[in-house]
Amino acid sequence: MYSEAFRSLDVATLCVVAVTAILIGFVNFVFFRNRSLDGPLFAVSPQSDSGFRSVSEILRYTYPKFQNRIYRLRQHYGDIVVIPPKFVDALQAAPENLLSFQFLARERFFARYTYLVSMVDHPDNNTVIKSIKNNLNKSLGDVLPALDDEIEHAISTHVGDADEWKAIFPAHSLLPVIASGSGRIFVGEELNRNPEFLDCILNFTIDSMMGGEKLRQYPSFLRTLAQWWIPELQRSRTKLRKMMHLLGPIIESRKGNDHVSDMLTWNMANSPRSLEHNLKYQAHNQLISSAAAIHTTNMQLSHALFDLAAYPEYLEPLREEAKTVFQAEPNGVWTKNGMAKLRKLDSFMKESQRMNPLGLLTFERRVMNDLTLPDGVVIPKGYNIGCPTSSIAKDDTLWEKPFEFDGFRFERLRQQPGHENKHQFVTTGIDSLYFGHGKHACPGRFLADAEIKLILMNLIVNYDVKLPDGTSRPENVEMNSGVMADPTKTILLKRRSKA
Ligand code: HEM
Repeated sequence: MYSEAFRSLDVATLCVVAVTAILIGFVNFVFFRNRSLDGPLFAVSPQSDSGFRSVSEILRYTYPKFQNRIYRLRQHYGDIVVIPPKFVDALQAAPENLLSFQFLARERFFARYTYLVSMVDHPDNNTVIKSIKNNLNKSLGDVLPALDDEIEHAISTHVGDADEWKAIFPAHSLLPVIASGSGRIFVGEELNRNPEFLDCILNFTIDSMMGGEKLRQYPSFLRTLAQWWIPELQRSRTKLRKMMHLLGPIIESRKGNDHVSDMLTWNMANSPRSLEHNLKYQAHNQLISSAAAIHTTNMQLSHALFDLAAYPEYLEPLREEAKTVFQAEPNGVWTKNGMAKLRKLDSFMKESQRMNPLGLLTFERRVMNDLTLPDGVVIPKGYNIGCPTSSIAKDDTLWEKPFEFDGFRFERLRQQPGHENKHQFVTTGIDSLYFGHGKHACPGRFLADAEIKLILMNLIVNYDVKLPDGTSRPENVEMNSGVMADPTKTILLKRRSKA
């Protein structure tokens, strides 16, 4: 039918239609997609001698100058409109049709091809977030003993004996420990101890992220095709199939039987009804949870371990605190109340995060409709915004001696009347954007907090920790706006004799 209609049109008419279509596309692109925005543009240009070589260099330069106005920062993922921190409170509860975290994440990580963000574009599609907020976070106290048990098992498997000083790479050696802890919460003990499951939750993220970076090199119209020949993306598809295979029998056995407390059960209960038993959807939920949970937590833990080894004077007070608080635990297992008393450890972790935030920029969102900032400036639809987290962390109007590592800084701040519950590792605010802030603030930070504390305590109580002789705290490795603990550097551990 369509070909007959086309045959009846003459060539001249077709040309007019084609030119008009191209013009509409052009007008759309120029006037709607990238409507201009006042404000200077700073770009990373590593090749130029006079330019900025990194995002952090730009932020160091711009932060003092742009306390009250926006600017654009051009980096690997495209342009970000950097907003002053003072606007964050006004924007933190903005609805999804104005500022979208999901949209930005889907686009940045090519979610259609990498499966890194939820595949189902459905208003009810926040299954994983619901499970974390409504189930996991409320039952964290109940799952602590299992988490502790899994972490102890994983540390003895992956760190093992160290009767003499033993070198470990924080960024690698503890990754399976974090993965095992998270996996225990995701699917329970049996499947979590299956090496194929561990392989899926650990390596899906790496394959998908690396595959996404390869995909970025292709023009957008070729990506649908290119996904099929990029080996990393083939591997992430295989992992999705493997996860389906592993979960199949468990989902079958849980139909109508929801007494097991883990993410799988919660995800099934929180799914749109039509997807409750959909194997692909549930397998994918496991993979996106692990993508959000494992490498982030591992990286923050790695930073803390480098700090622990670099500042060994903190070991003894932290050891003392862990022992004293644990001795007061009623049944010899960690409780939520007990964990909340670890104020020195909490402070040490927060200081390590302040010195080494995983993201130079966070609170990143896509502007879905023209956004009017509190100062009246309008950011047109289609731009991305973000906040300079790492600069806020070193702002000397907020923090005393901000470039010095002061492990008990936040413990002291919490001693001020009225501040007892502030300044915690999990606290977010405009002076603490490491987990974002507001509506999309990381819901998994309470699990990350518990995992890092349990692992650090295990290591602090059972091992001595130091840097290799003659070395100092390794410099961080910056990749675009991410801050990694150097994966090529080690710390040394030695098992302490049992007192
Ligand atoms: C130290 C470890 C972690 C760090 C530094 C971290 C950081 C972040 C950040 C910066 C965001 C964006 C928040 C915003 O822009 O307002 C985020 C979102 C998120 N995180 Fe985490 N995260 C960590 C661990 C985890 C864990 C363990 C889980 C899962 C159990 C998790 C699940 C999520 C999810 C589901 C979101 C999306 C929230 C939404 O769309 O509303 N994260 N995280």
